[in-house]
Formats: sequence, structure tokens, C-alpha cells
Amino acid sequence: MATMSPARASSAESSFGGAADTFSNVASLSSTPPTTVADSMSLASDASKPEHVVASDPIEETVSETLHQTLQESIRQQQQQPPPPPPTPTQAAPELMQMNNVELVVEAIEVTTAVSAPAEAAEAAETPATPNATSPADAPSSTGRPRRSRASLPVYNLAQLTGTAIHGKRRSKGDVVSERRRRRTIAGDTWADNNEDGGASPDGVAKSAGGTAGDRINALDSQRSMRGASTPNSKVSKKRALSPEPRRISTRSTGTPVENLANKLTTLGKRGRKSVDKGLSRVALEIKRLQDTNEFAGIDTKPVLYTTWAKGKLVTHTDPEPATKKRKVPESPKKAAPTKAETPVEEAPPMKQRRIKKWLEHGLYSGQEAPMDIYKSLTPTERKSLADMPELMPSGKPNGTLPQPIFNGLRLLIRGRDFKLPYDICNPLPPGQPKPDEWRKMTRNRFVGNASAIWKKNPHFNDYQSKCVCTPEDGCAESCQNRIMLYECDQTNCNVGPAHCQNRAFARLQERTKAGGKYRVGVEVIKTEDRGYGIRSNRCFEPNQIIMEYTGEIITEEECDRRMNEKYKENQCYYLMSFDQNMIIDATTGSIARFVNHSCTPNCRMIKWIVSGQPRMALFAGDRAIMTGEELTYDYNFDPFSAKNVQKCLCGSANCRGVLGPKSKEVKPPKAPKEDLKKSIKAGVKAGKRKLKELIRDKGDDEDGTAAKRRKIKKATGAAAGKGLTRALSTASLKAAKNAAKVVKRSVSTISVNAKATLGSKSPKLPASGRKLASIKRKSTVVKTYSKKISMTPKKAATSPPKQLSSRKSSLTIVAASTARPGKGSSPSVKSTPSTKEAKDAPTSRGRGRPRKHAIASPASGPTPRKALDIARPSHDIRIVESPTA
Ligand SMILES: C[S@@+](CC[C@H](N)C(=O)[O-])C[C@H]1O[C@@H](n2cnc3c(N)ncnc32)[C@H](O)[C@@H]1O
Repeated sequence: MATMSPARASSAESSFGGAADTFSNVASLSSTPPTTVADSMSLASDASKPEHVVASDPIEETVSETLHQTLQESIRQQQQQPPPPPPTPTQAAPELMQMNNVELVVEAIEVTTAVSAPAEAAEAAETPATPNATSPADAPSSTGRPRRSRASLPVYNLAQLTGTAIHGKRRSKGDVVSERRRRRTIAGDTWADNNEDGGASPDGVAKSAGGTAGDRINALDSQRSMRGASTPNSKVSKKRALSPEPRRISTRSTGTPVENLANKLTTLGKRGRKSVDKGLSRVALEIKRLQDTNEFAGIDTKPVLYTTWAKGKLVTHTDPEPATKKRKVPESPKKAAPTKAETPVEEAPPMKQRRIKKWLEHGLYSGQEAPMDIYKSLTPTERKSLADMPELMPSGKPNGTLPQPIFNGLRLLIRGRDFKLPYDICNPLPPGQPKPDEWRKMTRNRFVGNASAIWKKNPHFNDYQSKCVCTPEDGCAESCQNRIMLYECDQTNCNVGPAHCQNRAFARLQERTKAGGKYRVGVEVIKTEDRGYGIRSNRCFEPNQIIMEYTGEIITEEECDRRMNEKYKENQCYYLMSFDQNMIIDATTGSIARFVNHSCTPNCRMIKWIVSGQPRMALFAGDRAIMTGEELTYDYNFDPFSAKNVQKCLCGSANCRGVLGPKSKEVKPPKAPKEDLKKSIKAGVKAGKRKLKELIRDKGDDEDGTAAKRRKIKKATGAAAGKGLTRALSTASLKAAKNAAKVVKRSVSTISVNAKATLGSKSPKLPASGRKLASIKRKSTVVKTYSKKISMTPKKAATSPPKQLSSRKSSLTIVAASTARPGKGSSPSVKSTPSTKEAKDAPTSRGRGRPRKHAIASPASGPTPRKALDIARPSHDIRIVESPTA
């Protein structure tokens, strides 16, 4: 028998890829049967079988093709070699008969090759011993090789070819295969059974299949292939059950083949084994590496939850909670009663919160709104120039990348001059600045002790009402009634709404600080050379723009005295400011505003506003804009009370007063009211004269009844004047004039009071025009205030020191650090207003008049409408002064 060259054998091995011993099984399962069928059928059939019938499965087809090609090639090689001595028919027949099923298959394949080569097929058909030989009549006429060579047609043993012949030697040494019962279990069926049944041998196949080639193929497939094996043949099973023959149990392969590494390795080639060895060494290394791990050692590092059943209930035992989470409270023995079933709680791992980065805004408008009206700050010449430069006109889209310097940008562009960026716009103070230890930040006022109760009891509490009559076009600008009265607009007292209303400083401040960021907040604490800490801006502020709120603990005077005697006894600095209704804001715990230093030429003001019915104090920019890097200051108007409390002022301004003391007196008799008074006196005298004339004439005219008519007409000219004149009529002309002047004053006051009453009422109908009213008030405030105060407390006015003009800022008092602190036993206290000895002694609206020994600041401000109007508000700090006319 010819053998394949090793190369061929290996290629066949690789193409089959099956196990050595189970080759026949595997091969028959995967590839052989169709080939076999095809070949068997081609042998059995009358005509050559068309190819498409053979290969129903693509894999099988591929394998059969490969096998076919391999065999063809080997045949060709053999043909080229000298032919071996022809075997005798007796020799050939038993050899063929010895072939097991696999050999039959190989033979069949070979015959298939013969089918493809008609001459060879014809020769094969002539072989008498071959059971699957075709009849000579059917064989095509021989045109190829001689008969001798046909006789020597090799039969290939695939077991040999694949190197597994070692296992099959017994079959090749004279065993009669057909008589042997070889059990090869395939899914409950065996080849032997099939042989018994006669279906497995080609003849059997032919018999059982019968009929057409297609049927036969199907029959063979159903029995030999895996597919066929999966459906047990019931007839066969019955027969097997009845069969008396004892069955030989194969020691080589019984049942499902067990897969193990040795088996696998033997089936692999050299290269395959090498790669497996390589892999194994890697695995070994990996195992070595894992040896140290808990997982490998089987150690549990996580808590093990286990459950038990107790009294018919599931009890889950969990690990005790980590000690860091909750402080354990020792349980009383009563409480340590039997615990209820705990529910299993699986704690989720704590989620790491992603830190949101805060970006600082860039540019010179940082934290600042661009001016709405670009023409606002420009002079007429600049406006004219701007008209010629359309490229500078705003496009409607704010330049967020490189905005112009606020307040000055457009001007600089119009002038065409270069400008320098303020150095510190990109240079805020680095972190780690020295900060006072004792300072505790608090951004809202907080009542302490009984301050809140006293505050609410105060009758002034309900007086804080106002309502503006502005329209969205007005935008609650300078003429807003609320603004003039220092009331912040909100939804209850303003119809304009937040989009257009410009009188919502505190609300804006809140938005700004809430948004956060160094530039938005715009202030930072600095350490000055000689005045302790201070505050500087790190952004621009518009004129009169709110900068920060002065907040702290609101305390009563008594509490303030106590703190100063006990708590702050050793302090060098006090952060106390007179607030409202005899209260004091103690900013020792408070806002950053407490660090603002004094200057005799300040750039800020400390102003009290009413926000939602509550007074609040805040630092505002002065009349000029504040640039980045400027130190913020306001005038303390500090009243030292005694010489020993006087502190040297280190503000360094040109008009420094030298000491932290009160402002020079600003008592300037108002001019406008004097002129008004003169006019009114003249008018009164005139009116008196006229009245007298009329009276004289009336007497004469009474008879014809015309006097009454005239009087009626006169009365209609004006209620106030009429009133005054009516009174004047009853006195002498001079007296009447004086009275008339008084009435004029009173009437202005009345307007103001009425206006307030009206504003305070909830009626939506307000006096004809809020703007008009505001202008009246602005003109007449001083007069009004004096007269009002006189009218309010006539007795006190009589005893009060003459000619002391109040100021809006007098309501603010700072009790600041004094170089000479009060000695032991002294009782330092706070007082808000009196800055002179007379004032100190004089009774104030507080009604206390206690002697003060402490340094007191009383910041004053320049003349503004707000200042004047603030006096109109009922306040304990407003001193009672005489009217200049009195
Ligand atoms: C309300 S504190 C201001 C913050 C204070 N510099 C600090 O370090 O806490 C007021 C005190 O600051 C000091 N001070 C403020 N302005 C001053 C000035 N212009 N000249 C001298 N000392 C001043 C005084 O000691 C004053 O009593």
C-alpha cells in the first residue's frame, strides 16, 4: 500500500484537524460521509454523480475537496514512480475486505477521484473483489492507464496517513473487519449496529437506500453523519435489545470522549504543542504573580453578609457600622431589648463629587455691567466726535473678549489716545494674606438678646413704607420717590419691575455676591502700613454704586455697654456703629465692611437704606467712580468726646483734618427758603393790603350785593394762600404778613407730610405726579424738616441748643478704636449724635442724655438730595433745631 509523504500526511492532518484515535469518528462526522456518500453513490449509481448532489454542507464540501485534491496529487506522484508489483486478486481482495469503515471511506474517495478521471474509474470497476465496484458495462471505455496499473491501484488508509495507524494495527494484520464487532458509539448508535443492520456498508447503504442516488445519499447521511446519528434508529434499538450476543466494551473509547490536555496535545502538531507550552509557561508565571493576593489565598477582605432564620423570619447579620460615622450612644438596659429584624442595607460607595472649577472673569468690565447709555458720560463735543466715527458705535453685542475700560473706554477711543491697563486687574492679592484672627464673617444682620423685641415694639417700625410712581421709561432713576426717600424698590413698592428698575442696589449686591468670584465681589482685605487692615477694590465701581453691606449683630445700647466693659475691654479696635432705633451694629462678628478705614477725602459713603421695610447699612461709591486697586474709605465723622480719645488721622489727603474727628460744622442757613420767605412776605403784605382795601370797599358795596361775588372769586385762587390771607385779615398788615410767611412754610410741610401719607397708603392713586412731588420736596426739605421738628416737639425745641443743623449722616455712629482706651472703672458707652458739649448735655430724642466718655464718630457727607430727605424720616438721631426764621 502506498503511503503518503510526511508532508502530505501532515497536511492531511491539519486539514482534518481531528483526534488521532477518534479520527474515524471525527472525520466521518465532519467531512467524510458526504465524500463517502458521493463516492459510494458514484460507485453504486449507474451514471456519474453530479457534483452538486454530493456537497450539501459547505464545510464538508471543502474538506472533501481538500481530500480529493490531496489524493489526486499523491496518485499523480505514484504514477510518476515505477509501479509496485501487481498484487494478486487474492491478495488485494482480503486487503480491501480488511478495511474498516474509514478505509472504505478512503477507498470511496479514491473512487471519486476515479470518477473524475473516467479511465481510472473504468479500471476500478473491473476490480472483482471491490464491493462497490461499478459494473464493467457502466464503466467508460479505458483510454488511460493499462490494466496492470489499475490492479495496483493503491488504497489509502487515512489512519496511517494521519499517523494514527498505530492504534489500528490489529485491523491491518489479518483481522476480518466485517466480522469484528467494533463499537463506536455515536450518539447512542454504533457503526457495528449499522453493520449488523447492513446499512453501514456501502452495500447496505445501497440496499437500504434503494431507489435513486439521491435517496441513497440521504439514507447514508442519516445513518453515518452526526445529523443522522442524532436521531436514533428505533428498529436498530429494538434489535439491539433483542440481540443475544454479548457486546464487547471498548476500552479505548466509551461514551463521550473526555477532553484533557494530554489528549489535546497529542493531536497538535509540533508547532501547536510549542505554542501551548509557551502559553502554559505564561500561565504559570501569572499564577506565581497572583500567589500573594488575598483573592488567590481565599481571604475575604470585604464584610461577609450572612443570613439566618430565626422564628420563621429571615435575619440578616450585618457588620457593625464604622466608628467614624456616628457617635455611639450607650443604650440603657431597658432599651437593649431584643432587636427587631434588620433590613439588609448595602451602602453604596461614596460618590466623589466633581469639583466645579470657578473661573475668574476677564476683562475690565469684570463683575460690572456695561453702561446702557453710551452717551451718558460723554461731553457734547465727544458726542459730536462719536457721530463722525460710526465704527465706534456699539454693535448691540457686548464685547466679552476684550471690553473697553469702564467709564473711560469710549472716551479714550474717541480721543484716539493709548491707554494702559490697570496693573492689578490681573493681579489680585495672592492667597495667604494676613487676616485678623478674631474676625468672624457674617453677611446678614442678626438681632441679639432682646434687641429684636424692642425693635418690633418701636412705633417707627411701621413707618417704613413708600411707593414710587415711576414708569419703565423712568427706570426709577434720580426722580424715583423711593430713591429720594432712600427706600429700595421691590415688587411691593415699585411697578417698574427688576428689568428696568435701577433702584434695587441691595438686590443687585446680593446677586453679585451670590455669584461669587473675586472680581464680582470686588473687594479684598489689605494690610495697610500704618492703619491696620483696610479694604481695597479689585474692580471698578460706578459713582454711587453699592459696594458692600455693613452687617453684624444688632444690639441694644445696654448690651453694647456690657460688651465694651467686659468682652472688648482689652481691645484696641471696636467695630460698633450706631444703626437705628437706639440700636448698634456690632461688626466684630460681621461683614468685611468693618475694615474700611477713615479718610478726610473719602471715595465712599456709608448710607442707611430701607430695604423691604428694614433699615440696612451699606458702603456706596462716592460721586466719582472708583478704579481698581483704590483703597476704599469713608468719613467717620468721628467724635472723640474727650481729648484723650483723639486719634491722629493718617489718611494722607490734602485736606486732612489731622485727627479722627468730626467734620467742621456744615451749618449753612439755606438760601432758597430765605428768598422764598421774602417773596412770600411781600406777597402776604400785598395780599393784606388788597384785603384791607376790599374790606373797605365791601362795606360800601354791601348795599348792592356785589361784595359776596368778588369774595367767592378770590377764594378760588388758592387754598393755602387763602387760608393765610384769611388769617392775615384778622391782624395788622405786618402781623398778617408774618403769619402768611408761616403759613407758606407750613403749607410746604403739609405737602410733604401728605405726600408721605399718600405714599404710605395702599391706594394705587397717587398725587398727580411723583416727579413733581419729588421736586417740591427737594426744594423744600430743609424748611420742612425744621418746621416738622418744631411741630413735633415744641417743648424740646425750646430747650434745645440753638442753631445746630442735623445731618443725614448723623444717624451713623462709629465707635472705633481709641488710642487711649477708657480706664478701669469708667463706663464707656455709645452715643450717636452730639458732637459738642452743648449737644451732649442737651436732651435728644432718645431722651437719655447720659454723659458719654467714649470716642464716637459721626460721619457726615456732602450735600445731596438724599441727605436732606433722610432728615425727613423719623429718626432718633435727628436733632431738634430751630427754624432759621423763628
Ligand atoms: C473700624 S476700624 C477700621 C479697620 C482697622 N484698620 C482694623 O485694622 O481693623 C477703625 C480704626 O482703624 C484705624 N483707622 C482707620 N482710619 C484711620 C486713619 N485715617 N488714620 C488713622 N487710623 C485709622 C483707627 O485705629 C480706627 O480706630
